[in-house]
Amino acid sequence: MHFTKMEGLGNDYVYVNCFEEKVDDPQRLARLLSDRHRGVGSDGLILIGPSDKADFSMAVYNSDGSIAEMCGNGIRCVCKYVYDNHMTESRRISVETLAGIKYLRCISGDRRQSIVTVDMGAPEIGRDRMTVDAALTEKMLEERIDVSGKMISFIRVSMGNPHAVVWLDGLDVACVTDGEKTMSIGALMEKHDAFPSGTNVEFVRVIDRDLIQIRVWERGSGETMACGTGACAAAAACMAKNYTNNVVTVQLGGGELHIEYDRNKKTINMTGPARKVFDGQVDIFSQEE
Ligand SMILES: N[C@H](CCC[C@H](N)C(=O)O)C(=O)O
Repeated sequence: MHFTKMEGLGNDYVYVNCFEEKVDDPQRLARLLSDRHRGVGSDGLILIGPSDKADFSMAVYNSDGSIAEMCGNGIRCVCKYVYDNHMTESRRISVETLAGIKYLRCISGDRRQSIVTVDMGAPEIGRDRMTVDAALTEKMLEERIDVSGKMISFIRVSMGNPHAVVWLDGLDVACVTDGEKTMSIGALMEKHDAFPSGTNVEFVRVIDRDLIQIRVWERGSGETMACGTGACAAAAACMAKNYTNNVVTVQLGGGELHIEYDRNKKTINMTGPARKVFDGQVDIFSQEE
């Protein structure tokens, strides 16, 4: 089976073109190929396929094989992939995902790296799934849960996939790194019963009204160098708390994303890089768990 390794800010996935390949058990394949010692090594697997509602479809599997509704860094790489492989002549494409149809634009690029803007849709904030503007007037946005004896305050945000946004200033950073296992709070929150479908966890430090820094513990993949939906969720939560303006730079371990909230459409636009690493092929029948 042919695949392409791509990454967005170090959030790396194995991409398979399902116009040409057939993948019978994508959840098992994701686990096999994501293994950084016995497989290709990635944060997960992304299948590019046809759609009768959009130009293409994208299916996202975390490194543990679980299904993700959406992937921000991944969908930018899908845009690069289909453009570079002449599967479209347009720099504007639509992609069907489990979080709805997303609209993308390839702004610039060359064989190695492209810059892509994505309309990530409307963030839903808090238990009542409010828009950013409605959340601004809500006094009780935060929720508090007991995480192994520590009371953690967070804001729930959906970008089609679930996120819990935690401000580091209110948190002893030491409990984010617990001995050998970094992001232990993230690992514990990921499967906390406050989140029926699990959750991605963003730890946020607000630098000023134009800049935030985040670390992300991803549902199904653990700590990653970047998370596009996580950056959007963290930015939306900061905007809802009026900690930042509607245009903000999000600094992640792997680099920066430019996030803009469109007040009229009530949607979030994310702009960032997408890079091809290499093409490869793997004999999937010789792989075993
Ligand atoms: N890395 C992805 C997010 C994957 C989300 C996945 N971990 C889940 O929701 O289960 C991104 O750039 O948005």
